[in-house]
Amino acid sequence: MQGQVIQLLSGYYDIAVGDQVIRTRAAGNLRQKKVSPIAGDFVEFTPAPDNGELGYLTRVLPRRNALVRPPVANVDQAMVITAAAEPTFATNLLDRFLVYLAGQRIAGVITVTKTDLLDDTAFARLQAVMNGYERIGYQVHLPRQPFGAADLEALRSVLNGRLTIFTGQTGAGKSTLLNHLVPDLSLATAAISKSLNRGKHTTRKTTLYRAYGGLVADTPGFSSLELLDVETDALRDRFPEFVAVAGDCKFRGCQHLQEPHCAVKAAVAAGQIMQSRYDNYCQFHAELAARKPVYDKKKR
Ligand SMILES: Nc1nc2c(ncn2[C@@H]2O[C@H](COP(=O)(O)OP(=O)(O)OP(=O)(O)O)[C@@H](O)[C@H]2O)c(=O)[nH]1
Ligand SMILES: [Zn+2]
Repeated sequence: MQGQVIQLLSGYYDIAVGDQVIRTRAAGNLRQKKVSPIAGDFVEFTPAPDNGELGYLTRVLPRRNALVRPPVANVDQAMVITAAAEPTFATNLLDRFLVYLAGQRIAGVITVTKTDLLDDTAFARLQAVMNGYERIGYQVHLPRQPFGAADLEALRSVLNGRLTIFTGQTGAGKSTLLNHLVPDLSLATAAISKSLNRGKHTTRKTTLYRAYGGLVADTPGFSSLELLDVETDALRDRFPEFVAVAGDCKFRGCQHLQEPHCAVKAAVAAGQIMQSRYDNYCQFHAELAARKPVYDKKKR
């Protein structure tokens, strides 16, 4: 049988199959292969025999992606929680998150919080910026807070059929939004923490919760330190709107920096590519170039 690991507890693997959750243990040969299943893994398992023993997880299927912190595999999308204010909105940090997600092949769903802190002028300005991200192809949610029922409905429908992580800058409002969207989640998390306190040797890893037809990871994502995890020359591939026009650059391998007849720079000049995206690209490129020796050492 096949299913998806939603929780790891002291050597047990809880596997979701349809509406059921089946507890298994790792088969002996799986341990020899040194494959450690993590939450989100699609796996094969032998169901429990009738004698009350547990079934065995026998094989981890190939992963589409795997995050280290939190340890989750096969993530479909990340809600990139972005504050409209407090902390001040900056495309620089948003673009860093999007660069990271593109590398992991995780769709970014930009979700703006704290819009109640903006006056109408500032809100309209932010809307214009977000229209730009929509044109690139990102899904954007920019509700005028406080949330209306329709806003919550739209956000919840994003979860359907997907494995979603919540990420964003510290203080952006991840926990607040998550609790709002999935009220059961905080309850479930509290219940698990309480039951685990009884067993001393219990280690708790990431748990996935079912919510609105999908799975949600309970731990928020990575730190901004590890967001630029890309080789300098490959950074351009993480800007989809650059890739879309780069075929028209004069030079193959154009980095869209000093090269003449660059289609990306032309698109920026024509207002088709956001100036802020291009500026952030140049800044990230410079940052990566400056730390290149470290990367080279790591590769060898
Ligand atoms: N005005 C306003 N404040 C908000 C909103 N959402 C969250 N906050 C406040 O912003 C602060 C941070 O919110 P959290 O939900 O803890 O943010 P977080 O992203 O989970 O923060 P970390 O746990 O540090 O990663 C809290 O004081 C919240 O009350 C919002 O929509 N409007
Ligand atoms: Zn170019």
